[in-house]
Amino acid sequence: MSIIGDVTRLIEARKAVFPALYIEKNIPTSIINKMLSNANRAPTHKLTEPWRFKVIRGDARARLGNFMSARYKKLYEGNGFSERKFNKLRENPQLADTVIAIIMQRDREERIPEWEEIAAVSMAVQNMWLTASAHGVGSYWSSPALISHLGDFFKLEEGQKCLGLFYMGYYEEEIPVSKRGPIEEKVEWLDK
Ligand SMILES: Cc1cc2nc3c(=O)[nH]c(=O)nc-3n(C[C@H](O)[C@H](O)[C@H](O)COP(=O)(O)O)c2cc1C
Repeated sequence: MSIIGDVTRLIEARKAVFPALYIEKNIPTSIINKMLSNANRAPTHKLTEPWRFKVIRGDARARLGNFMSARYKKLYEGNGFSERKFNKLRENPQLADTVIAIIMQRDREERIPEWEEIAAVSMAVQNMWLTASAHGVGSYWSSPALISHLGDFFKLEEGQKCLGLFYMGYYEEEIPVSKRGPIEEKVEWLDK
């Protein structure tokens, strides 16, 4: 298989796999490290390398779930609180083998707009996602409404923003890839 064939196959096979489908099986640290080092190869304007990650494993998963559910309760009790959502926030981190917090570090001198830093972090996440997929590890990017509160849990530094949680776990079920509309409807070629 040519490299382009491999890359296309990898991109086409990538999919979101949710925590409810994860099985109890440890992801080797070597795979997590490969995901992180591939994330680190993402393109970055002015080489600001704005991606930061917190790897949450073991008991830290329960601490994260307890934090998110407690904060959710505090914010929404008597104001649209859902028991189902509360339980999901509490349980999801523990259904995962590993959760990686996706964090953007704004360039200290703000030499480029924030959207470019977010774009670079997103490209780093795609590298992680493809790497996980290549190893048969299920994963997905979660961006709960609580995201702006996660800074309190992670003790974020000046200029850092949490952009979501990357959940990971092995899975056994066959999961079809999701559909996309035709690319032709999204592209205009200008050649005159
Ligand atoms: C920036 C970003 C944030 C996302 N946040 C969520 C989320 O909060 N909840 C969720 O169910 N999926 C989330 N997703 C995953 C999408 O639901 C998923 O990618 C989409 O359904 C397409 O499926 P696929 O990735 O399997 O092709 C997010 C994806 C991206 C890129």
